[in-house]
Amino acid sequence: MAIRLRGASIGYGDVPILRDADLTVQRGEAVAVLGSNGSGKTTLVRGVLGLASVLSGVVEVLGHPVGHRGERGRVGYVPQRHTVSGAVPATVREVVGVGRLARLGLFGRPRAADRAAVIDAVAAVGLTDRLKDPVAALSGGQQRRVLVARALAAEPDLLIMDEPMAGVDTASQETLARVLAAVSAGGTTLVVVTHEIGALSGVLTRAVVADHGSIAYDGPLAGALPFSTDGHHHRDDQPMPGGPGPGLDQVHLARSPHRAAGGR
Ligand SMILES: Nc1ncnc2c1ncn2[C@@H]1O[C@H](COP(=O)(O)OP(=O)(O)OP(=O)(O)O)[C@@H](O)[C@H]1O
Repeated sequence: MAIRLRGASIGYGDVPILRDADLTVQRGEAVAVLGSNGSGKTTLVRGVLGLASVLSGVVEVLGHPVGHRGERGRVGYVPQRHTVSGAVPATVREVVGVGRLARLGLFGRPRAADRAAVIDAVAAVGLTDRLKDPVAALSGGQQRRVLVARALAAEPDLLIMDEPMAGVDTASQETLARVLAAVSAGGTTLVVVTHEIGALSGVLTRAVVADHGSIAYDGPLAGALPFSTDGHHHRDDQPMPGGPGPGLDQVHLARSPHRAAGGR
């Protein structure tokens, strides 16, 4: 099992953001995490990564309680919004090489296989010709691809990405979608927080929709698509129309024109 949440509340300090969540992701699945701004998507994945506090319940990753040493180097993460800092003059190869370090352990020295993994990861995101360039010289979309390559270089069993397509041009989105399809076909579990399912619709098969700190939908991606593709996000302070409840009809992430009338 890649991820298991049982009655998990995850938050910051002692304030829960995601409350009493149950979720199981099997190895090899490719899951989209959807939901409006502030619904708790990032908090969910940060809890799985050990970056937000598990306040109650159980969070297990790759068969271990979150934070266990056994996960080290086996979980890759592409964080939200970040591009690579321009403050440190590092080349594409160096930044991606850092991703491989997680795999080596503290005192491991890179071997030929490690160097090859770095080269392969850069090739996968289509940046071989930029290998020796400073990342600061790349476009925002290319820098996102560098961060994806950094995560891929560790050959993770579980790859978690937060808005990998944000600020990425169409050509780079298609490249990324092909990369993720190949990674998924290789057996890596994918969890992708996204507002833009577009290019990833052929890759991700299951959707988990967060809403006001709960998981409001968990099922086939197609069932959740009307709620994610129109770019409409409700404000946090709006009341729940139709009252509380887990039904998909009550997931008011979007008053979407695409939404099938009466569809459930
Ligand atoms: N480090 C933090 N400390 C305290 N509260 C936080 C922190 N990060 C997020 N929150 C709060 O948690 C709530 C959910 O945020 P989260 O980032 O999980 O939402 P999201 O669904 O990923 O939204 P978005 O689509 O805008 O990224 C928000 O109300 C936010 O203010």
